[in-house]
Amino acid sequence: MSVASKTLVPAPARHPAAPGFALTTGGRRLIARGLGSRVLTPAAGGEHPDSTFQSAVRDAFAQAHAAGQDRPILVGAIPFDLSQPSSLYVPAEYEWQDIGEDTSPDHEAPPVPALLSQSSQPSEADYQRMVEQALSQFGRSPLRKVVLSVIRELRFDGPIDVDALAARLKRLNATGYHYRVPLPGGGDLVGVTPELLLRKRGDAIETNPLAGSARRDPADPLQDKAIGAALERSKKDLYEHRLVVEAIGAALAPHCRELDIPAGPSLIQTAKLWHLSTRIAGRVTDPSMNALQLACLLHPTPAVCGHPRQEAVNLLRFVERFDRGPFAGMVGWCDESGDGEWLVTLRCGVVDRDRVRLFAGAGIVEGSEPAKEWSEIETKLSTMLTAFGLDDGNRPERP
Ligand SMILES: C=C(O[C@@H]1C=C(C(=O)O)C=C[C@H]1O)C(=O)O
Repeated sequence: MSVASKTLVPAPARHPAAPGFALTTGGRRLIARGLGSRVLTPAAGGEHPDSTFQSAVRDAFAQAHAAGQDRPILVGAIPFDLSQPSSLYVPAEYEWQDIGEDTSPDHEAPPVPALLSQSSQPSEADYQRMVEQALSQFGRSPLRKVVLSVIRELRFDGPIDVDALAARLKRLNATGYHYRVPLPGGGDLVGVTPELLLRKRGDAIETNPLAGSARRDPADPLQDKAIGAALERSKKDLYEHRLVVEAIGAALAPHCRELDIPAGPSLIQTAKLWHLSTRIAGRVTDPSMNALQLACLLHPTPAVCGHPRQEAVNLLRFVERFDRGPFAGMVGWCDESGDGEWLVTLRCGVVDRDRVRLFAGAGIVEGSEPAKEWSEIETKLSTMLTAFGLDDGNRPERP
């Protein structure tokens, strides 16, 4: 394999090599191996430099130096619920590869084991009832948006090969941030997300919220384009998107000396979906504010939770009967200088031998229709299902 920008930090022989972390971003792939110090401290309050979480991060970097690493980074995932333990660690070694120069052959893909069972929580009928419940709140409470999600549990007749799954996702999804995180409790988080929560380099920051979605029809390019154009004009989706952008702008503005928020969204596409997207760029007033502080400040955005945040959390506690775990949290890396990238953990699954949990959510606002929101959930799940050879076969709606 030819490696362009390689930063190989020697492994302190303290821990056996752990299965790896990988993240594809901006034409490069970060690959980390071996386990240095873990950060399991919940990230709640992580926007404050003197929080328990930020001090645990500083401790982990200090331990890495003590073990002989001179440029340690922190990688991993933070769950949706910041009061739950983080899944972060300083890898013993890491390298950045230029994707264009990756000449390694695609992983020899063994066949996916046979599917034994598949179940959704909530069921389609219950999900649609949840949407009705959310809709009934909009007129008579401050709630304006809530993201309702679904967990789909799959059981196979043998263990899932995570390398092969990641390789199939790579083949099926030319765009997006591909990621893979070994979880401290066992199993791997695997996915390909289109959404950037926060990137920081020096004092420059970027975020790219998405909200408003439509299922693509790539087999029929004219139809596919028409679906995208209809999404761009959809009042309901533009409203759903605007709520996210306004909340992010309000959270960032007090910390930025420059903030550029485009007047309206543009369209982006994944292999399965069109999304409304806004690229926001800025410069922080205090350059010592690190990427994780800023990511914790933004999380959870209304793209994955709702608006206003507390009203949405209250409703979610009441109607969402499962633990989102890492889904709709953040995944990424950062270094000691405060630079880093945190992506929104979407289009993902947790793979634990023969068991897989997939997740997807959809933003509900005034004007949402229960049946359409369920079909959006199925489309979002199909990113992962296709990589298991299990697509739902839904046809896109005609705009
Ligand atoms: C919650 C998900 O996606 C989020 C919700 C979107 C929407 O409701 O339109 C679009 C992109 C993401 O911000 C998911 O993929 O599961």
